[in-house]
Amino acid sequence: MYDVIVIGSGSAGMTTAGSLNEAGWKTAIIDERPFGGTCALRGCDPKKVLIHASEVLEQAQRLKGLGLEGSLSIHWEDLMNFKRTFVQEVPETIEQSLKDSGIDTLHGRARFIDRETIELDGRQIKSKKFVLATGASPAELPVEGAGYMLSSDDFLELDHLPSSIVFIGGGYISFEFAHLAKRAGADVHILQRGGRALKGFDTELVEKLIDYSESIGVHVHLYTEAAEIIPEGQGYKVHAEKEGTAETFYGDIIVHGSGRTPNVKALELENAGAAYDEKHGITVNEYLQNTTNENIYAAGDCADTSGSPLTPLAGFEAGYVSTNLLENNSTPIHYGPIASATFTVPGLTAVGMTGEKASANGLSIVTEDVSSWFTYKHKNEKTAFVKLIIDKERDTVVGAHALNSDAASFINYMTLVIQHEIPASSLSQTMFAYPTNASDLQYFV
Ligand SMILES: Cc1cc2nc3c(=O)[nH]c(=O)nc-3n(C[C@H](O)[C@H](O)[C@H](O)COP(=O)(O)OP(=O)(O)OC[C@H]3O[C@@H](n4cnc5c(N)ncnc54)[C@H](O)[C@@H]3O)c2cc1C
Ligand SMILES: NC(=O)c1ccc[n+]([C@@H]2O[C@H](COP(=O)([O-])OP(=O)(O)OC[C@H]3O[C@@H](n4cnc5c(N)ncnc54)[C@H](O)[C@@H]3O)[C@@H](O)[C@H]2O)c1
Repeated sequence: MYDVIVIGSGSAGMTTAGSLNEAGWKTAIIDERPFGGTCALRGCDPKKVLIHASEVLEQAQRLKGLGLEGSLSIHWEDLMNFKRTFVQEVPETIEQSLKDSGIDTLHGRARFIDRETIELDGRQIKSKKFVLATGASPAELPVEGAGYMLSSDDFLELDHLPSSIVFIGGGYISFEFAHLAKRAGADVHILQRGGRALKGFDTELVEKLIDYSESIGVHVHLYTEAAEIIPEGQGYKVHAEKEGTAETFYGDIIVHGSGRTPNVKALELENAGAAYDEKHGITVNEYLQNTTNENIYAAGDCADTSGSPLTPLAGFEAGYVSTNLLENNSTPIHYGPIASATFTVPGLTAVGMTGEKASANGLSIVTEDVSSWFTYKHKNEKTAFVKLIIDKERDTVVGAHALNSDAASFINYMTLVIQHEIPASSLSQTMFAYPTNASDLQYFV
């Protein structure tokens, strides 16, 4: 009998397994895929290696004729090989470090048999507590021929870049991959079923990003819902409906970018009497404890929480799970501001209140096209925006949004400003290094 079995070895699972084991609990961790989870093996990290090449390319192209000459291009196969160097040793390294710390590492797909037993490849294993950290997978789409779509996992393993790609869905995955693929030479189309791409980001800046995407040849089709995918020649035809009119797109490959749903079905949670929802995940209370089986806790993408399905959230929630297991539900979860970045080039980032909500609440919104400011102009950056939302009465920044080449670093320190309620007026009295996007802050407050 284990004290705890953790199912899933991604950011959430690794965090809890490590801390519970350290506290002296007899711990096992299970994964049906190589150890490491989505972020390290099939998400954030490998993706960022690829995207960095397109950032460098874009920066160099902007200065062509302004001091730089010659041409650079992305060599897909070499870039993929470089990416593999970041991924290939991860599972073994992680598994070895878990074993070295005394955690049992088990492989296979776990499913519950009863409230305290799981089955793993025909073997029954009992535990006093369970932590579910099973992540998420591409959502099933009600589209005929959906099986022809490649997943983000497949895209990140493409040995050769096809010449045309249709992305279905207009969220993080499609925008990031489409920007990369376009810069690497593919013809790309994004089909987004409603009028709102990249939901969660500031509407005005999303529109600017779409304009910019179109200007580099990334075709963004709003109000376009995929209905059917059928093989055609070497590739596929996508029949879609755009505001009542039929449209057809062709791609050598069709990539799924239409959202992810929690990995819960295979766990057979009904056998454990544990409440869950197929679309939103494992039902938990403020201690991240299942609402109908007190011995089950959940964190990360598989948990039905108000935290977004992002890596920092998986680790953050896992920390609460460990604390609440060790201290008998001592600490209800509290989320601070959550920074989020779409790694397009330029990047689109957000933290805190959106422009729409700020307008509704009558707060002060400062939006600047900063492309003519020295910080961006010296890089010949033509699309650069910053938006700050300030509660003047309380002298606090409550939201920040950016679309530019430095948007991610900007949003990180704005997250600190918001989380720690640093007075907005003090930003103009802070000696930031010049010329940077931080030294520009004095002009916003
Ligand atoms: C392409 C892509 C890019 C992304 N980029 C970013 C980014 O830039 N920044 C960011 O913050 N987030 C990003 N994300 C999201 C981020 O990867 C996830 O939020 C994060 O990895 C979730 O961690 P997790 O521990 O909850 O789950 P995961 O890391 O998904 O781990 C879950 C593990 O559970 C295993 N598992 C599932 N079911 C079972 C079962 N029944 N039995 C045994 N094992 C099981 C799975 O094999 C998996 O290894 C990206 C996601 C994708 C897909
Ligand atoms: N940079 C990052 O942090 C990052 C990057 C990639 C993925 N992720 C994580 O992975 C999750 C999944 O990413 P994603 O891009 O697949 O999802 P998403 O939720 O960001 O976007 C999905 C989009 O697809 C649209 N859609 C759904 N069905 C459709 C259909 N039939 N036809 C056309 N459009 C359709 C939705 O309206 C939505 O705009 C994200 O929610 C995020 O948590 C994060």
